[in-house]
Amino acid sequence: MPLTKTDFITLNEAKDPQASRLLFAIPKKGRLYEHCQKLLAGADIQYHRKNRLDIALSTNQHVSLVFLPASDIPKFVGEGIVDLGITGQDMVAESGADVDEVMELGFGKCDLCVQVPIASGITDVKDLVGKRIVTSFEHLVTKYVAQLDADANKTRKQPVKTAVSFVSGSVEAACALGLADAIVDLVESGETMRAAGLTPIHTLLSSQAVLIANKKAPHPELTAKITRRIRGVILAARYVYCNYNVARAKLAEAIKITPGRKAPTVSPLENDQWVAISVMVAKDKVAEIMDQLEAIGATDILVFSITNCRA
Ligand SMILES: Nc1ncnc2c1ncn2[C@@H]1O[C@H](COP(=O)(O)OP(=O)(O)OP(=O)(O)O)[C@@H](O)[C@H]1O
Ligand SMILES: O=P(O)(O)OC[C@H]1O[C@H](OP(=O)(O)OP(=O)(O)O)[C@H](O)[C@@H]1O
Ligand SMILES: [Mg+2]
Repeated sequence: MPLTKTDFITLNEAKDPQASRLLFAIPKKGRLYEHCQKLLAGADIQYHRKNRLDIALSTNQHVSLVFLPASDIPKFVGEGIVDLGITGQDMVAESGADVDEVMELGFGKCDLCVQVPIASGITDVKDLVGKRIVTSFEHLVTKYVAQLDADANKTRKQPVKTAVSFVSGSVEAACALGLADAIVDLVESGETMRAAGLTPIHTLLSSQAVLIANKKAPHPELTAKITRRIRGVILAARYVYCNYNVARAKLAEAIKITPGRKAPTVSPLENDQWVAISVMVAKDKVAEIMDQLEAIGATDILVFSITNCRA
C-alpha cells in the first residue's frame, strides 16, 4: 500500500531539520518483518507504531522508522528519501538501486531459481529460448534472458526472443495455468516449488536480508551507532558462550578446538593441574565442539546463549 497523506505529514515532521531524525526503512510485512522487529529490539531502538500508520518515531533514539514494502526499500534508500533500510539482496539487485550494502543480516536466506515443470523434461536453460517465462523479478530476468537469446541467436538464421512477463505473487502457479513454460522465483525450503510440480534448473542469485544505506546518508555518526548495535545483535545470534575445565596438559589441544574469535580466556583453577576456559563458539558448531572437548577429557562443559555483544 502506498504511503498515506497522514504518513507524509508524519514523514515531514520526522524530516524536520531541527529534529533531523535518521529515517530507517523496515519491511512492513512478510518474511523479514518479524526478524526486523527482533533486530530493532536487540539494538534498543524503541518505538510505538500507531495503528495503520507506516511511520513511527523512535522514543529513545533520533530515528524514525518507515514501514515500506521490501521491494520499494532499495529505491527509497538509493534516492536518499530514507537513510537506512533492511531488505533482501534480491530486491537490491532487482531494483538496480545504487546503495551501500552495509551488512548481511543472516536471515531471509533464499535462492532465485529458474524452475520448470518436472513433466517438461527440460534440464537446460538454453532450451527455454523462445519460450515464455513468468516472474516477479522482471529486470533481472529480462537481463538474464537477453544474454541467453543473444548466445542462441549467434547460431540461428531466424532470431528468437524469449518472452518475460511480470506477476506480483503466486508465481509458481503460472505454469499450471498455462501462462508460462518456466518461472523464476525464490526458493527456500523448496516446498512451494515441489507442490507446484516444478524443479530448479538454474540459480540466478543467492540472497539474504541486508542492511543498506544511502551513499551520502546525512547522519554518519548515528548510522555508525545503529550499525554497530545491529552487528552486535547479529553476532550474538551466531555465537554461544562456552565454559569448561580441562587438564593443563591438554591446553594446546583445547585451544585448537576452541580458538575463540581472538583467543580464549584461560583462568587458573585452585587445582593447578587444571585450567578453566571461556570462549565464544559458533552456534551451529557447538555440538561438534562439545564432542571434541569431551574426547580430550574436558569436564563441566557449559554453554550459554549471548543476548548481545560487541566484538
Ligand atoms: N521463502 C522465503 N524464504 C526466505 N526468504 C524469503 C522467502 N521469500 C522471500 N524472502 C525474502 O524476503 C523478501 C521479502 O519477501 P516477502 O515474501 O516478505 O515480501 P513480498 O513477496 O513482497 O510480500 P508477500 O509475500 O507478503 O506478498 C524477499 O525479497 C526475499 O529476500
Ligand atoms: O521454498 P519455500 O520455502 O516454499 O519458499 C518459497 C516461496 O516463498 C515466497 O513466497 P511467499 O510465501 O512470500 O508468497 P508470494 O509468492 O505471494 O510472495 C516465494 O515467492 C516462494 O513462493
Ligand atoms: Mg513473497
